[in-house]
Amino acid sequence: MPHLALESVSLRYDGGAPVLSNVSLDIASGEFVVVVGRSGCGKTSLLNLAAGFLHPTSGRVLVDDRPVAGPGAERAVVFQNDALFPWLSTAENVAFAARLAGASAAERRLQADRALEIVGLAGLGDRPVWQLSGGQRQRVGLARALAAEPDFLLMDEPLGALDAMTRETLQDLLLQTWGRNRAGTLLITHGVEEALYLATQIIVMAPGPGRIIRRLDVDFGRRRLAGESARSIKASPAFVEAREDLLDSIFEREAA
Ligand SMILES: Nc1ncnc2c1ncn2[C@@H]1O[C@H](COP(=O)(O)OP(=O)(O)OP(=O)(O)O)[C@@H](O)[C@H]1O
Repeated sequence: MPHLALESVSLRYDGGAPVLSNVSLDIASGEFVVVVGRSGCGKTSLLNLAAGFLHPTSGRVLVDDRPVAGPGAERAVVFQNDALFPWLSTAENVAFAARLAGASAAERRLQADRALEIVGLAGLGDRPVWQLSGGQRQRVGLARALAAEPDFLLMDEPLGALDAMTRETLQDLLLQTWGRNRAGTLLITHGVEEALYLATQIIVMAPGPGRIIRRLDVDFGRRRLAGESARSIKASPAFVEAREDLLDSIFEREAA
């Protein structure tokens, strides 16, 4: 089973103060790991290490027990700002990696149409991306990540710039997609409810230096996939209690 691991990872930028200290994390297929924590605690740095954009100062990043040398097709990344190419059509944005890999136009189109259907944008492949709404653009970013059928999906605040309603819709999309492809997922979010709703495991980080202060297993996403409504889950006493508990951890408050 594909497996991404950070082993006792520490990071300093250019010899400065440590940004991450002794962080260990495992993401296997079928896991949805969500990282929360105050601004500056190193969440994005952590994701960039997992993506292979950065290298740890000490410790190791491994995929299936092999050290990561850089970015790889088995680890797809989705950013907050969709990072689409405005001069390409929606379909060509989705199939961009296939284009780099030398796939034919017909193959690329097939791949793009399949991924666009998964994210609910079937039929929009020919649209220039500048004609899409913010929510549609984030869906295209997700479709692009899914097109290559990655083993791991690494997402840095992918829904952070969206309005509340679109955000809830896309949370469900992330959950349904994960429920189908079971890609090992790492998501960074500032949304505590989003973390609880999506995660199988929540990692709480604290700054100075960035480190993990808590890990907690949750199953609200699985309840949603089993058919319970989002409203019923989010209004349930267990969810409300978990939210307060998580907020206490993030802000290192004493529980009342
Ligand atoms: N390229 C860089 N060079 C030097 N310092 C950096 C660099 N990138 C981030 N940092 C510093 O590393 C620390 C952690 O930053 P990082 O962006 O990983 O945190 P974060 O938890 O994602 O923050 P936020 O929630 O605000 O996005 C911060 O103090 C930041 O200033």
